[in-house]
Amino acid sequence: MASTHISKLTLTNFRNYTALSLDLQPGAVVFTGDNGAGKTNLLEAISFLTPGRGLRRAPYGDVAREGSDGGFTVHAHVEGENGDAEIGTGTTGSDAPGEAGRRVRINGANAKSAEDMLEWLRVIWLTPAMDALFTGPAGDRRRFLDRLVLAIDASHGQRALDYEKAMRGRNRLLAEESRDRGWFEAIETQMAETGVAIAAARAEMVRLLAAMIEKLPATGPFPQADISLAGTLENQIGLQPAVEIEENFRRMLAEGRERDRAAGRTLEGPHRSDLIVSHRPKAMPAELCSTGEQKALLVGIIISHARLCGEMSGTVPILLLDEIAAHLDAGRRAALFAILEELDCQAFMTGTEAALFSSLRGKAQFLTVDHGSVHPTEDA
Ligand SMILES: Nc1ncnc2c1ncn2[C@@H]1O[C@H](COP(=O)(O)OP(=O)(O)OP(=O)(O)O)[C@@H](O)[C@H]1O
Repeated sequence: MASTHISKLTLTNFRNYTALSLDLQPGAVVFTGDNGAGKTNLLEAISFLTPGRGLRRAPYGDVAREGSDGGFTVHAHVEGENGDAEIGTGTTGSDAPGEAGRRVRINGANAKSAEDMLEWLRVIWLTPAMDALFTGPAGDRRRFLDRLVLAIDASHGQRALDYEKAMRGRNRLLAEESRDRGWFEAIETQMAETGVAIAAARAEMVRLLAAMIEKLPATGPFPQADISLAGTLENQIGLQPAVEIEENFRRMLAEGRERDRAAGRTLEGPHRSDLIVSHRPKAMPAELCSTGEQKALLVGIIISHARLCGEMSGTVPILLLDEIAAHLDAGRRAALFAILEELDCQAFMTGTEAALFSSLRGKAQFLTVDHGSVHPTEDA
């Protein structure tokens, strides 16, 4: 399997970096440094090389360096199967906040949309904030699943935007106490079409991922996880033809108008779906597992997803693993590093102590992060 890597990363006015230029190697790259040094900021910068709001989902105004004019840039030289590419993204101080305010340039030309970056590289991340993925709100798990889909299917982002736009239109009609059947029907037909497409893409991802997870050992550091989807639409996918499901969803929306009007929003649909994960060897829902076990389940899912991406697109994605060593014992860390080596992808990892990554000595690029500057780690 081929892999893509970033060979140069250049930042201006990004978080605590005024100007930074880093030469990077393929394979494992380990950033170490004190708390608050700027390690996660580097991963966040790389996460902007894929559509969306990055791994913190922060407003762009927060990302631009404090004291700058409000704009920032992230630039990468990418080397991969399709050749080399120059990818740049950022905002100017005058841009409106939000996704629309981010510009993307590929090989010197303005990209039509941020999704054009997916032609050159795919980036997947795991952050400490995701430690609460199984115990937190369903929306976080839904977004996680959507990111997994997006890494393989670039059109998923547009589907989600189209659905949300239609749903906002319906919610507006509900709020205005509108009884205009024509308007409702037009919007609900659109919601049914895009909603079923979203649910089908998620259900397909779950199916493919579950098959890939099946290849993980039943016991050991990263055990198989049972993954299933509970959701109004997803559960029907595979049981019924898509046109029937669309028709059912459309009818459900029409019949639910009064109820939704009282609630002030659309109560059912793919925007309410959840991803259910359980620990198969323990026969236990993921949320009841220990912190370290939950982390191992997540890592198992991410590794399987990276393999899946590799098999489907021919290229393994770039992985961002923030504070990955924090909850993993020495056995799990060694197993993870061995799997990353076998996957042969560029994997950026962070931690406060280089010692946590000692089994990568001589194999990984070790860089020390020091409050706005980065240099090779001396004794690595
Ligand atoms: N817009 C900004 N402008 C300047 N500095 C910023 C901005 N946003 C965040 N910072 C600074 O970046 C630093 C945090 O960096 P980061 O989260 O990357 O730390 P870290 O090395 O991952 O730390 P930890 O080990 O604690 O997770 C903080 O000192 C914070 O004040």
